[in-house]
Amino acid sequence: MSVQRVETVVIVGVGLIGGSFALAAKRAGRVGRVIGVGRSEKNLRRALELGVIDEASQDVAAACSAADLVLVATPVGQMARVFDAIAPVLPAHAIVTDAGSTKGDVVALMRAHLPSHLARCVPAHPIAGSDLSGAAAAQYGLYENRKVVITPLVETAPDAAELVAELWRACGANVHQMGPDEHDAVFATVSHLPHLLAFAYVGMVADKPDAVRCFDFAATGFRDFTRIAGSHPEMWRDISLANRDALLAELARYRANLDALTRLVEAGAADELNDFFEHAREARVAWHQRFLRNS
Ligand SMILES: NC(=O)c1ccc[n+]([C@@H]2O[C@H](COP(=O)([O-])OP(=O)(O)OC[C@H]3O[C@@H](n4cnc5c(N)ncnc54)[C@H](O)[C@@H]3O)[C@@H](O)[C@H]2O)c1
Ligand SMILES: O=C(O)C(=O)C[C@]1(C(=O)O)C=C[C@@H](O)C=C1
Repeated sequence: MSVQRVETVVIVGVGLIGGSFALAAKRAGRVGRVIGVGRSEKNLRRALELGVIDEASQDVAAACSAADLVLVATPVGQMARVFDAIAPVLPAHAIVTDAGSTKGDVVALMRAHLPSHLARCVPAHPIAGSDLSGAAAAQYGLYENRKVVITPLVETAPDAAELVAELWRACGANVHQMGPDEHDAVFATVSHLPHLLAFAYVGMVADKPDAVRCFDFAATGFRDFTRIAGSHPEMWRDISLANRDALLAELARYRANLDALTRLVEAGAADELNDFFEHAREARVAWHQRFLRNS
């Protein structure tokens, strides 16, 4: 099924995620003009220079009053105030979607702040990104062969969900549907927990008295384990708060596994240590093969 062109798209938060969507959707010929809304004038100027957006605005309500589709791609902690600001001005037909990394909170915020617009609300999450941020990090191919998870509300009109899905497909992505709770549990395990671990580990190294010496000798293993500790602190603060319960459960599970590993090292249990590493290695190798096949 081919999708119609969306004439006016407003991207609220023109960073890595919103900017990459704008670039890919424009290249696919699926959108007319893109208005970028942001809180940083410098970032909006850069987005204009790079052709990520066609127009810039710092007035979210004014920009959205003429929107056919609004993509909110700010940190999730900003979404309440964005939904609140646009609620009185949204055209009745305008679709509101988002790119937030958590979905239970976004669904609740849509219900609280856009109660008369729920048929046009399509919560979504592209499973692609990086540790870079801002409009300058936006790239055309970010969503090629990546997944996007949509968590429609019961009120979401099928045509609105399908239009958002089609736009993401036009950006190269494969679209999946989940409930918000399942989404948040899965991503607590495979995205949110590893980010917290990377932040905790690098912070621990940085606080050691011999940190400079340690960093001097850190190499590719350190680099591969810690890349994501370079990610945007505000984004990860907001995700940690929004997905608190699922994340606390995963932290507890991880701590128990770390305790088990500690006991094996303390006991000098060579065979058990080997089994422990072999179990994880097999799972990682199998996952990586699947990931490469699908990329
Ligand atoms: N980075 C990733 O890997 C990734 C992947 C998938 C989803 N996400 C989600 O996408 C969203 C955006 O992440 P990103 O990586 O593009 O971040 P980013 O920092 O690159 O971009 C966010 C932009 O939003 C702007 N902004 C913040 N508050 C605003 C407000 N109130 N009004 C207007 N603009 C505002 C910021 O100035 C910034 O330009 C987040 O919700 C994040 O959880 C991120
Ligand atoms: O590649 C990265 O740096 C990412 O952190 C991307 C990543 C992930 O954990 O895989 C981060 C947050 C998201 O919401 C989706 C994708």
